[in-house]
Amino acid sequence: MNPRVGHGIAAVVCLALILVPLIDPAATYEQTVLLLAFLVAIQSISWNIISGFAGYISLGHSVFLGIGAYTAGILSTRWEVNPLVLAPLSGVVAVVVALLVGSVVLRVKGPAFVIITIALLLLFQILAVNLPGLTNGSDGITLELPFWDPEIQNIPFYYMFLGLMVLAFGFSVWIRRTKFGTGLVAIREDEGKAAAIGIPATLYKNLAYAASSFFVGVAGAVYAYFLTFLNPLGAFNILVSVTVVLGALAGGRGTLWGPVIGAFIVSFASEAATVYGGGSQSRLLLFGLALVIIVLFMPAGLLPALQRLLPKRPIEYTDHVGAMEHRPIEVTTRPIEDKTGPLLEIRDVHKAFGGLHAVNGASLEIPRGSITALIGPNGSGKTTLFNLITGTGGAHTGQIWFDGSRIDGLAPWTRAHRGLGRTFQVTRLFKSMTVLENVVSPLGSFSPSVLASGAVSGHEADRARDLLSFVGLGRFENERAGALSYGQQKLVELAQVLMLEPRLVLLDEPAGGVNPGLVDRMADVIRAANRQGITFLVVEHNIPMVLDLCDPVFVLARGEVIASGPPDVIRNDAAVLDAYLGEVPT
Ligand SMILES: Nc1ncnc2c1ncn2[C@@H]1O[C@H](COP(=O)(O)OP(=O)(O)OP(=O)(O)O)[C@@H](O)[C@H]1O
Repeated sequence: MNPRVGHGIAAVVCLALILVPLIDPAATYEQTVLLLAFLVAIQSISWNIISGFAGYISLGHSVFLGIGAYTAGILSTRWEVNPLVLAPLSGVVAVVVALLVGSVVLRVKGPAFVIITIALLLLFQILAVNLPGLTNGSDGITLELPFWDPEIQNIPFYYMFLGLMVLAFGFSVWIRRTKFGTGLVAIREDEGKAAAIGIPATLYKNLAYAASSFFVGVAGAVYAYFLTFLNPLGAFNILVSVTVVLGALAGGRGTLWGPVIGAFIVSFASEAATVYGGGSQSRLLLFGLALVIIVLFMPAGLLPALQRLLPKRPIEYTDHVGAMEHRPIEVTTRPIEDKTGPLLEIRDVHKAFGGLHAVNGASLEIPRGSITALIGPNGSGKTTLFNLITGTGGAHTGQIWFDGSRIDGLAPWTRAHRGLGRTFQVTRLFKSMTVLENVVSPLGSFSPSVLASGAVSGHEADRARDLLSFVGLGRFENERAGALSYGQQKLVELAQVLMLEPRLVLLDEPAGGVNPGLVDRMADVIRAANRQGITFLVVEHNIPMVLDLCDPVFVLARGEVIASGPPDVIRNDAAVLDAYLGEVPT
């Protein structure tokens, strides 16, 4: 849909929602149904930041509603202040709890994270029951009545929840448009890859969890005042969490509008089930059925399902790549280094998987400014060594030095910030992003200001376009990366890694599965980037290409370097021939 049409519809709906209480101020029931839908929407929108954008599904997210509610409840009775005054503080307390808890629970993902978030909700419920000195235990806390005329009881709450919903939505839209938002989507799609292109995944996830808690905490304070009574079972209620998740899933997890639309659908359906379906127990049945239907028939949610029905611009499926542009394109802005000595040193590195020694005492040095090859039979440990160099391969022994500093032990994104880039054997582009978004997503360095900067804007977008032209794919910038051919994706991944301003690029089988025309293009691109000062380490099975492109060549067999030297020497090395023929070198 045209974004302008979408914004127009949103403005009309918003205006209608503002007018509802003015048209019939006495319609208390309708106002209550709507304000509770706003409350679910605030939570679904917030949940979407950690679970939709970043892909970490929190099934106990209403814990922050309870934390916000209890913060306001406890402090308003002690300090004798209105709970509304404490609402921002409730949001801050939710953020602090999210940061503390997140630093532990975000170390796991998938089902383990889901279970921990449910446990968290139950943990806070138990705490609320068992800390009677603070929370008044199971008896709960009674708050003061609203200070305004009981005649208009719901109307101020209605506008407060509506306002909070609009603010939470604006916040989520803003996040999605920043580099932080793109980084979260990258983490959702492929966390390992995101880390390898310099996105500090741990920080991003923690910030996303904190960001997803703020408005829920604020809403909790307002909700406590609305209810004027709090108890552990009500405040930390798993059913509220399920409603929130169901809303976002139904509407479209990861989209901007999906959680809002879904929250309204689920809230109204829940109310209808309660009124017409024989009481609140029928809600459980309805939620269970809805969850099954969504998972089976609309896993991406309503909005993405509707979007798929809209007519689409045909995608040009072709393996053709444009000519590399003749205008000089600056692949790197780093000056050519005049230092001497190896850029990368691997010293006696060992990595075992159980009893299998995938890398078995490998040592090698990559000269600055070279295009070095690392070849070897299948299973000889080349990719494993790449993983160890870039920090995604887990624990190992031995040392890895980059530009005179030891880097083993550093996080993958820190290594990327130092100038270490890599591509993968099977391309790992973020397939739901456009080609241009993919190329701008790497972070060559990190500072807090990066978080708020626009995802695809300014100088960076220009540079990304230049790099796409450099690999001959400029005209595909607005296509979804997943729609390109495999060989084209390999070239996009190369443009993406060049965006890091790397000093050393590790290429894992750049010619694997690529047609011969593209192989030549790949070699041209590597040579051109190398002339501008970028060092390459290439793993490749296309031996003619390697021997033509690289010098020196290292040969790995059974995790050890069995030969190294210029291509002509390697070509005639008996041990290398033996290794490739499958015999044990003597
Ligand atoms: N995560 C893992 N768990 C267990 N074994 C692994 C793992 N990763 C790699 N291996 C094993 O380690 C050995 C080296 O694998 P690696 O992928 O590094 O080889 P390679 O030289 O890159 O092979 P290819 O040329 O086929 O890509 C293989 O025997 C492989 O099965």
